[in-house]
Amino acid sequence: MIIINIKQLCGIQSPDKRLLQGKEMTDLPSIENAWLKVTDGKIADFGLMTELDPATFENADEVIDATGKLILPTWCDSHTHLVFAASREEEFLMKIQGKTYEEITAAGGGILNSARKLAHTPEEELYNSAAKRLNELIGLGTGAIEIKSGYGLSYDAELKMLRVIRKLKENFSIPVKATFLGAHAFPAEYKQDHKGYIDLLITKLLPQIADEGLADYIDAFCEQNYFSIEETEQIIDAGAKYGLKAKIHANQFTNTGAVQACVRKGALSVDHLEVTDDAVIESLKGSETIATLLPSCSLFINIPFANARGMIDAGLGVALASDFNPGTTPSGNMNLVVALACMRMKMLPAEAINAATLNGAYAMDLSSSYGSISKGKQANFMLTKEIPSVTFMPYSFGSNHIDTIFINGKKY
Ligand SMILES: N=CN[C@@H](CCC(=O)O)C(=O)O
Ligand SMILES: [Zn+2]
Repeated sequence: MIIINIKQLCGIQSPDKRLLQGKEMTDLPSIENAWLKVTDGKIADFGLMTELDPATFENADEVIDATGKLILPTWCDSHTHLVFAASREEEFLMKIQGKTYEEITAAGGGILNSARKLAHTPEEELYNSAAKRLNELIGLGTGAIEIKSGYGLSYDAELKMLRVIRKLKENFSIPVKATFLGAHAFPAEYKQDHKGYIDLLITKLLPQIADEGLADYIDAFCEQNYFSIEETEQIIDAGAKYGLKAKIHANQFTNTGAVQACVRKGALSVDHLEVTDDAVIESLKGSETIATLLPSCSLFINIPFANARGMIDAGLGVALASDFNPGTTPSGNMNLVVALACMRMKMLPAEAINAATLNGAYAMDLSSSYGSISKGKQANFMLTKEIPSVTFMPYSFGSNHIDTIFINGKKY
């Protein structure tokens, strides 16, 4: 397949570029009036229309004319809780009436509310609802995704969630990464027995998960009233024994030193970071740990937006992700995430797009094959409708600017 007359081909990187940091993020390398060729599901070549060799058309099954349209890599959403049993709009009403996330949790909402709903939901029903959501997200431009467990919080229900994620991996043509988030909240029966619950996670669940190959990563909600730094470190160490790198919920409500601890432990990512200071930013410098920011969560539960500007200006790379979940972010729309990053975190469109593509791929160990327009990478990209510029996408944030999604070079 060959696409011609592309108004702008955006997000071109050398195939070995894994991560963009600091000033590199302000550049969205692009060519205007371009062509792109796909062979065997991969990006075979691209270039300027003025230099297109007619031989390139030879053997092409299909030629698509993209006059007036742009091409970008698909979004790489590295933080979601896509598998859940039911929505929580009852909490939305409480929030509108002035209750904070903490108050809603104390009143029976929050993570345990989702866990109660999931406990009795059959695996097949969970799969069907998650598959429906994933289909919708791919239509909105998501071409790689991470999905967490964490609404099970028991031996059986955590495994049930992870098996649903495995089935999504098997049945969808985009990469799906699974994260074990048993340490999302302490179930009521373990409220006074943290050690007992952590033992269950480490000595019973993890070996079974490893046995079945159900997880790629391990996560914990490191926060006051959830998992302490010491408990989180224990979870990270236990995951490492089974080859699971850490992606940790850190600094969402308080600045407790969680980020520094995760960096010391070599976590792949620290996610949220709504509450930070200079010491947090300093700790990330020179590390392999990427800060993953979730602006839709800040919008929905009305907490501060992460200091993306401070991080990028300090030379760090940041990723953007949706945090799609029924409690704090009932949206997995990455177009909105990118727009919010521009509107509320002062990220330039180029920075936000890089953060939601190549850097998101880095946060899932996928940036060798996804996240940019590069020769040899998988042909996961979006063709926009006719729009004036790439900046128009976050600017005109309420509309859907996507014409066609290509996954492994095929129209989705
Ligand atoms: N903060 C922890 N976990 C989710 C929200 C969980 C929920 O309320 O269901 C988050 O990333 O925001
Ligand atoms: Zn989350």
